[in-house]
Amino acid sequence: MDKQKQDELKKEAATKAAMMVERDSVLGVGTGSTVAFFIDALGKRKEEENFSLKHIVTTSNRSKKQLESLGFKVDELSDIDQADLTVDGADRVDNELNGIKGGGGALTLEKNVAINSKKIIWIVDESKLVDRLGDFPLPVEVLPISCEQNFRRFQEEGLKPQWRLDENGNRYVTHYGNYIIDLAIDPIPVPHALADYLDHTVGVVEHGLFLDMCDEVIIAHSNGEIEEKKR
Ligand SMILES: O=C[C@H](O)[C@H](O)[C@H](O)COP(=O)(O)O
Repeated sequence: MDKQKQDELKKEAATKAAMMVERDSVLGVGTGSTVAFFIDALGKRKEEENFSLKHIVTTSNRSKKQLESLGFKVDELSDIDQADLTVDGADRVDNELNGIKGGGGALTLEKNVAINSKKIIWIVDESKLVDRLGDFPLPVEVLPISCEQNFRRFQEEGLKPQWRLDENGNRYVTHYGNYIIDLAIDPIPVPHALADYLDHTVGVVEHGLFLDMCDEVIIAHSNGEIEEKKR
């Protein structure tokens, strides 16, 4: 699929999700190119329907800036108890609505907002769908203090680690000053077992396996269908 077509599909899924946001609710907003279309669509609703929200929390400075440029006030996660709904993108989604996220490096804040949301909707184009998770490097955010040890252990475990680099070839630094190690495992044999291993690895801040969290995925297909897949 070419980029232009993929962007059209992302926009369709994003626009559909924007119409599902309830007025005066507490909204969590994710990160990424699909979410950027979602924020645009929210801005349109604000302009055309005088649409307002009680609180908005978001998962990156990129999304925050875009929301603020459209006149939305953005709160911190600590200012709210729970979001009524969080809308986010995903890098890969399987048939059970489990996913890989963090391609844009925002996984830690994304998981924290997700876990504090009553409902989670992901917006994707059909290219993100997979039968088994994999086909996309799994991001693992690690503390700089023990990142070399983490990297070597991942190598020994056969998890095929690679440092994520920025555009200058330096190690990519996250919002929280950490590094990202991408694990090139494809497919991931047992995602829950890997998530459990990473959850219990000292030095790992967060990882991009988002399992049993998402309630609904809005999928834009290239045949024009907008599918709503629910857990
Ligand atoms: O860290 C980034 C997020 O997990 C994104 O939601 C994910 O990478 C999907 O991004 P995009 O919509 O640009 O494909």
